[in-house]
Amino acid sequence: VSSRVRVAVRLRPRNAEEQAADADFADCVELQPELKRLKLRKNNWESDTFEFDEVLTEFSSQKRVYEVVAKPVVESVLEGYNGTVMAYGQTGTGKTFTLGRLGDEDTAARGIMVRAMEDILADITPETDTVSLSYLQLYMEMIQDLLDPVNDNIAIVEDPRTGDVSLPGATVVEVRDQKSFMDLLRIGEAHRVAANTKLNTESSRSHAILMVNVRRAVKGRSEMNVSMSAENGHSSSMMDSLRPPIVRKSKLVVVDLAGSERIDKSGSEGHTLEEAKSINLSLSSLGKCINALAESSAHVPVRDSKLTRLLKDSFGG
Ligand SMILES: Nc1ncnc2c1ncn2[C@@H]1O[C@H](COP(=O)(O)OP(=O)(O)OP(=O)(O)O)[C@@H](O)[C@H]1O
Repeated sequence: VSSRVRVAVRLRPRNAEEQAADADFADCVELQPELKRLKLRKNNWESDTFEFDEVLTEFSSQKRVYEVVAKPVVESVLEGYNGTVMAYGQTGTGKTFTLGRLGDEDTAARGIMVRAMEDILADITPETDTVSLSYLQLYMEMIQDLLDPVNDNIAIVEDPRTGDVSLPGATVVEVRDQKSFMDLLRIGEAHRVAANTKLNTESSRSHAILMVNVRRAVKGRSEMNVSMSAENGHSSSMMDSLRPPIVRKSKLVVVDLAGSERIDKSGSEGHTLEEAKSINLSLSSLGKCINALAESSAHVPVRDSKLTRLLKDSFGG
């Protein structure tokens, strides 16, 4: 992976309502994809310019978005690294469209999750490698299992030795083919809708987290094994047959973040205020971690929220 954090911006097409109401939009927002810039015009004289690793216009296809945003991450996961893809933006900006579309009726519409799994399943060796997943939602600092929603207070466990983060309480399902993966996504999405109806919240007030674990048998001898066989004086072919296969574990995490809209503090009270505080907590601590990673800082402050604790070993590397 060339750099630890890459940021792309995607502009979705305006819907009919926006086209009617907001005719000045094009005067305010200008994408400069060749320069990888986005310009926000404040008035006739002033504008702010933001630089991105990728600028995707309203004409960018789902395929192109996958290729520039997620494919490099998926490839590094297949090579044994952990990686994360996150979508951030206000409600209605296209996070779920970009990540979660199944593309049942039109394969060109497939989102990042579906395309990522296709690439993973195409690359692994089914006889020796396994792919499994958990699907969760994080709401008000509680982790709920979207594959078994009664399980709604899952603990995050960190291995003190390896630093690996795991959720022993979450359902883990092995994925053997694309169809079973799509079924799991559908089940998770249905549970997400049902759970949020029960809590009387919009789905966009929670973070949805898909964790894909890849375990691959490593071919060939590692350096450690070569020196081991030399020390013992055994022939390496004999050692090969006695030695258990080396398994390399890696993880792809795809996060559909809660809507980033600012909640009017004066108008929010009780439950809504608590909810807003918890979303702000996780998004602001996520922001701090991303800044620390982007600056290659030695200290990444993951402790502040469940979201960042959960992502600790998935920030790349
Ligand atoms: N690139 C796009 N091309 C065409 N339509 C899009 C695009 N992106 C989003 N849309 C449409 O815009 C609407 C809002 O998108 P979506 O539901 O993905 O937003 P969201 O950011 O996930 O919102 P929420 O936070 O409420 O879940 C949907 O109707 C979706 O189909």
